[in-house]
Amino acid sequence: MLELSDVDGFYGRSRALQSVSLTVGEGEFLSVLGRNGVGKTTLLRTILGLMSRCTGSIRLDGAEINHLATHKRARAGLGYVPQGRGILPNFTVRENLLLGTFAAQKPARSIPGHVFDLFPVLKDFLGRRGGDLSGGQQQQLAIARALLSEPKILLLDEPTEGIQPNIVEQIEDVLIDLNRKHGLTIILVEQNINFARRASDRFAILNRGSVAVSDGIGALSDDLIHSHLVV
Ligand SMILES: Nc1ncnc2c1ncn2[C@@H]1O[C@H](COP(=O)(O)OP(=O)(O)OP(=O)(O)O)[C@@H](O)[C@H]1O
Repeated sequence: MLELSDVDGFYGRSRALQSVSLTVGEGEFLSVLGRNGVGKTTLLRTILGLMSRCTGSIRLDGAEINHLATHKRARAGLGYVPQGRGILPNFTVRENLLLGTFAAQKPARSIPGHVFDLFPVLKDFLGRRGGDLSGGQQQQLAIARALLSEPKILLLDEPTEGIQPNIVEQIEDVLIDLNRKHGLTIILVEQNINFARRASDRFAILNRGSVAVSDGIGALSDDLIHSHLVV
């Protein structure tokens, strides 16, 4: 479904992603792991077309998308939940959600109700400013907003970072359900190894901008964790 071949991503002249080749199949859950600064966020930004330059090939359902602008990649089916959530603090929850629908192939005039089944709290807070929600509620809003673009693949950057444990569990359960019950393909950047193990089919460990190891999640051994992930 998504195929990266020999992809390099640049910040100006600095090559932050080097010769990355990765495949994510339809309905798969891939966790991207690695220490701070190894290029996990850069990988997601590269897939989304948010880098100043990117070489190599990125194919979505067989079609090359590496020449496409970010908004066209969103229309083609890539949904993004960025690190830090990217909520517009002065917009209401309703307005933040409506923004997500603009990226869908057929923009909705109202907010489809299924997101409130996943995150009921958002329904109660529709008129509240996004910036007045708790961190966990903002993360739920960011995921709901991305889902309203009707993505084929959801890319999430550390969605459980800095969130209180009971909401972390809810978010993890929703993502696992979206993948297993609804067949949504997910690429997750995560430091939380337990969540990655519980949710993923496969993992890729990055090191200095390259893929160091990529395998089925059952192969994520304690040795690998110690040599590539533990600080
Ligand atoms: N806007 C930028 N301009 C220049 N270099 C950048 C920029 N953003 C990140 N980098 C560099 O690119 C490399 C990869 O950074 P990236 O944020 O992708 O790592 P990461 O694995 O997501 O880290 P973290 O776990 O801390 O979020 C780092 O060396 C970083 O300093």
